[in-house]
Amino acid sequence: MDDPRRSPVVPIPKPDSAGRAEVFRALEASLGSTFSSQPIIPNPNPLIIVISGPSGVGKDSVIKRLREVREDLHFVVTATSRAKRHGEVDGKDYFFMSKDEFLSMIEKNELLEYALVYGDYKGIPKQQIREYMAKGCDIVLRVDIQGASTLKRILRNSAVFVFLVAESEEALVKRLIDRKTESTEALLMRVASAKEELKHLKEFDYVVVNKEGELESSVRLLESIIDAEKARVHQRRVVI
Ligand SMILES: Nc1ncnc2c1ncn2[C@@H]1O[C@H](COP(=O)(O)OP(=O)(O)OP(=O)(O)O)[C@@H](O)[C@H]1O
Repeated sequence: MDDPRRSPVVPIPKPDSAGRAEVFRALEASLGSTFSSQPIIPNPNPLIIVISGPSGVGKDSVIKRLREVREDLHFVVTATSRAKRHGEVDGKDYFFMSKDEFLSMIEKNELLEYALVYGDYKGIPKQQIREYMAKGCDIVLRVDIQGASTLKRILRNSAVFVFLVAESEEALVKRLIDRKTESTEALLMRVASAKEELKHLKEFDYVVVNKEGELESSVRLLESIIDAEKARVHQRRVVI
């Protein structure tokens, strides 16, 4: 191609004396090539966003709000072998199945990650992730710290890992007490493990402080993280 700094072979009319189409065509003729209307940058890859943090920090609340404000987001429904509790809906709260069905999924390598929790299996079905990523959706996974560690080993840098914390231990404990869902033993166990869990912070990419009464700011920050990830030059690419 000719050096465009040299005088053009085809005269280029001044934009103030000619129409845009005419100048456009003259620029193309001078360069000897056409300007493509194709996007310069392809659509960003769908993301897997793993959200974790101590019990009671606000994972469910943040995710619920995020789903309301952000489109094209799929929250993965976990599969479990535990019995359905009163009020729970199959396919919404969990995918309920028998232990044999769960073991068959393990055998067929259909789970991204699974764990035996208090005698019941819980796991993340791969098919659901594949299906929604193929539709261009970003995927949100909500896991405990143990689950996040396992996922980090499996997905490495192909997923975005976000750690949710409260502004202080005091705030976290008060939030758990106010929720009134825990027995005193469970409360003690959750509070005790929260201190230990903070040690895993360094395995994550981002930390979001979910301050008392500021759920909206936490969700906004999470949205900014997703937006920034979409603008990465070197996109994360998930293969599962
Ligand atoms: N920013 C906030 N300010 C005040 N209260 C909050 C905030 N975020 C969440 N909460 C409240 O704190 C309690 C715990 O939140 P949530 O159930 O979402 O936590 P979680 O991390 O999903 O807990 P778990 O891991 O035990 O399921 C709930 O009662 C929720 O309404």
